[in-house]
Amino acid sequence: MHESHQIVSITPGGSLRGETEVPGDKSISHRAVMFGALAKGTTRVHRFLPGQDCLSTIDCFRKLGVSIEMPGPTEVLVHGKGLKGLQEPADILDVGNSGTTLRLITGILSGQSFFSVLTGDGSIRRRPMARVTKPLIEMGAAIRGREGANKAPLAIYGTERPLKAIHYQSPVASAQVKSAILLAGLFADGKTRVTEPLLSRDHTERMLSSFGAKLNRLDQGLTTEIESFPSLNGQEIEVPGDISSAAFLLVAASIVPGSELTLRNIGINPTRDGILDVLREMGANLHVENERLVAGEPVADITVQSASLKGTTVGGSIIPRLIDELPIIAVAALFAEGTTIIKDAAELRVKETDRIAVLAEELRKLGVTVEETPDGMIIPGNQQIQGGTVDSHGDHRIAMSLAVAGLLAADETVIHDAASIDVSFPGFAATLQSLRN
Ligand SMILES: O=C(O)C1=C[C@@H](OP(=O)(O)O)[C@@H](O)[C@H](O)C1
Ligand SMILES: C=C(OP(=O)(O)O)C(=O)O
Repeated sequence: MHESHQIVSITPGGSLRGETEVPGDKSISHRAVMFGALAKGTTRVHRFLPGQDCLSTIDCFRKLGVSIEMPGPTEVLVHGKGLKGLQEPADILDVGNSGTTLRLITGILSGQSFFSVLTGDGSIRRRPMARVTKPLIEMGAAIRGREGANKAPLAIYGTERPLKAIHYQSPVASAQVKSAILLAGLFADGKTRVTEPLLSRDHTERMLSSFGAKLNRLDQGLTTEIESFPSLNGQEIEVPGDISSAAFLLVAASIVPGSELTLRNIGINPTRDGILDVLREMGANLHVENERLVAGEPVADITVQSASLKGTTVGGSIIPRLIDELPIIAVAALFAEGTTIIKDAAELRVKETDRIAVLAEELRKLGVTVEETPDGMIIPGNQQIQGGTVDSHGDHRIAMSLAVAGLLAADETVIHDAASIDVSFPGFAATLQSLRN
């Protein structure tokens, strides 16, 4: 295997054995910087994910006047400015490839008195933003953008008055939407509420509470209420390993015969661990041990041994619990006995790429059959991958999914545009290589 800036090539053969950690959780790393910036005092973040997306968050908050140090590659010190301490940026804020940065920061900036402009890369400028700008405008934010504030660049005019507290019924189960509204709610004139149709990841709720925000979670967590203008205080945050990154190794070890891997310190927040349920349902050999709570997030060590998998159906309320893992689940399905159906996952079409179309297109180039549906895929099992040349379309999760598929190909698999892997899992190719025998 060889990793250059743009190309990863995978030579099939061997098994995966050993023990490793994976980089820190992306969702939690973003939030640690954002909430640290809004708190009084210093927030220390350990095992921060130094991936491109989280570095974009740091860059944006530095431009908003926050001093952020990185004393080590995964150690971050955020010198918070307090709820009212952000400053008007002298330039456009560039979120790069990060939807989480753009949507959450739009919530925060809606409550400021100054002007700001947000943009990002080509992929970000195609992603739908009305899902956050519409409710934020309802709260009194002045936001303009392309296609009626649905596409970045977005300009946020700022307001001297507090925002209007609303109860927003979100049509989509999205932690980014929920978080943007809760963050705007910090700057509102009363209690802001968000209700979502299905439970999405709850890192914002957990971490904001630990900073001192007053949150109430109702209807089994589907509704969250936040009080405005709390006093937030800097925290010490230990970021768990990202289960979305671990997922690539869990699937790789499950499908490559003779493998056994132990992944230490992985976040298993119940709003994120749908991949474990699906792999178990498919017959994977997983052991979750040493469960503990670290900085308000459940963490464990996971051991996986290869197993013969069987096809399954993935849909309904589990989808938000594994939304970013669906591409790698589709790869696992190729090697399972029987057909796998992924449904209720139309959200995949508005991620970094249209992950349904792109994955189906690229997997076909490797010689397999995958049927696209409007909201998912139908994947026949027991397929033989040929190998060949594929393209990630600049999407980190597609790049890593194709790399894992290549482990069981007949020939070499070459993945172009693979630098995107650094968005969420810097060192992925080296980690995979170090585990191969
Ligand atoms: O809040 C977050 O940190 C994220 C939420 C999810 O997006 P949606 O909120 O759009 O579902 C997920 O796909 C993304 O990788 C990270
Ligand atoms: C969808 C993702 O991230 P974001 O929305 O933050 O770009 C992802 O990491 O798979």
